Amino acid sequence: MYTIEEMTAIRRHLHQQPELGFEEYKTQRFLLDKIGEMPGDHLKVEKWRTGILVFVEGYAATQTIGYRTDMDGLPIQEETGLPFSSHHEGKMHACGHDVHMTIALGLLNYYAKNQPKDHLLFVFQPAEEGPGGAEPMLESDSFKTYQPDWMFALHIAPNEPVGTVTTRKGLLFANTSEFMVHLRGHGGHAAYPHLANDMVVAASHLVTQIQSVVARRIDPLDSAVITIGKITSGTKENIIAEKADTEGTIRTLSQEAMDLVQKHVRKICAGIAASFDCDVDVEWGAQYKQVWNSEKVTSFMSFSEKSKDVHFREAAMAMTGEDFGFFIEKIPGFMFWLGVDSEKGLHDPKLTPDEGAIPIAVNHIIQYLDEEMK
Ligand SMILES: CC(=O)N[C@@H](CCC[C@H](N)C(=O)O)C(=O)O
Repeated sequence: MYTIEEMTAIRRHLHQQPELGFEEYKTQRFLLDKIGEMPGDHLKVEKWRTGILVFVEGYAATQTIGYRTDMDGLPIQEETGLPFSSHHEGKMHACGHDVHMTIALGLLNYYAKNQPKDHLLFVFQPAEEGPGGAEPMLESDSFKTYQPDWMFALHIAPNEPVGTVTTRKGLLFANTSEFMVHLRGHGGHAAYPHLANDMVVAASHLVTQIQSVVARRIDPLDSAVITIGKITSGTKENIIAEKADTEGTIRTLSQEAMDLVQKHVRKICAGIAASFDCDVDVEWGAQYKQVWNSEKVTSFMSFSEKSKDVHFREAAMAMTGEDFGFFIEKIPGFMFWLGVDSEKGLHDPKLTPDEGAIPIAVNHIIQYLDEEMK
């Protein structure tokens, strides 16, 4: 078992070198080096793009259990002021994947030294934040070779105290759909708006109108979110912008609601094109399947409820997305939240997860797997 100091050093090293989806080269190298230091007698290690699969052979296996961590960081400039802040300008592990990877390495290190009864598959998956590594990984021959019988994963919960574990049966995380809208008019002089076609004004109307979809098209007893996270337009205060590009994400609790929201986004874009006499093109990006915890979660919930080492609470549904949903659409499994007690939340430049959660998670998962492998 890694010591707390070793796990802290691993987490801090990973924290300093965040990489975006499918660019996790240094991360992969570091993880492979760490895995290379472990006894390798019952391990099979395989690279998949910028990810890694590690099969741990059980000594009397009747099942294969999968454990997945994500690997990528986000395009955020860190503002924590921590001495081990990101070395990569404009990139940060602001969603806790550094903590997730450390926990996975801690578990793998334990099972490399203590051969498990059943087979284990450690899935180090790239590109969770986008464009999505889970779906192509699941379809890969490498993954199919070791196909687990069931799988699980965790996500840090900044709003929960350290030592807390939460999850629920059924829907845990939402369906997601990235969308990009490209508006094209024509530019001109700020003093002659009637001779130009201003895409800053068109994009502003688009953003405002899109908010009405949730307010006026979704059953108030259902739920949906549309967030436009990025708008790019214009060059200078006195030049009318000829183009605007927006990037957003839709979150819903069902595929039906997603289809409905997408239909109305398309209609609003067509309306903007007509009323502003411009070209409006909608491009759909990554679409993640909801995270639907299978019956398998019940054994984890009852184990956690009885545990003296963690405090278990039933989770509420969340509008976060997770491409782990692709895995557990095909393979029974579940996700759970791990309390890390950070004043600032996920995707915040000041997120500071408490590292004390790392050994708690490693110990809890080992104890749970011991039960499941009896
Ligand atoms: C846990 C978490 O924060 N996940 C991300 C997943 C992103 C999905 C995709 N890039 C999108 O924006 O729709 C999240 O933002 O919830």
